[in-house]
Amino acid sequence: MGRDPKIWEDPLTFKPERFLENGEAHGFDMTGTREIKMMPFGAGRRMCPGYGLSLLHLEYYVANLVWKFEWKCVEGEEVDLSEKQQFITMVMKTPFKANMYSRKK
Ligand code: HEM
Repeated sequence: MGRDPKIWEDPLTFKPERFLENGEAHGFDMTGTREIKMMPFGAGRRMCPGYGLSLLHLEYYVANLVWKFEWKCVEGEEVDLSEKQQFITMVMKTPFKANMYSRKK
């Protein structure tokens, strides 16, 4: 469903801006109450009860990593977002290697 071009424009491209205001997925309902476009936490009565807590923590965690550190690709490496299947999960085909620099001067 998350990869269906009938549901998502250009589904395999990494476009987080689609969730911003004026993006195709702005205001999208993750709980599946109004619509189901992807369901990372399941949907319906058995949906993950930890989803609010998880989103809160993920936003806090990612925001702080970007706020506190400058991220640079290791020299000679490139960011490759392609994936491969490993057992039952999808992982990065080429693991992302980055150097983090504290923004504190
Ligand atoms: C990014 C983090 C998480 C993801 C992606 C996730 C995803 C899921 C999914 C897909 C299900 C199955 C829903 C279904 O059967 O329809 C589930 C169930 C469940 N999750 Fe999570 N979850 C996350 C974090 C958490 C956390 C932090 C907690 C607890 C604090 C939690 C507690 C549970 C429980 C208890 C169930 C079983 C619900 C039931 O069967 O009634 N999850 N989760």
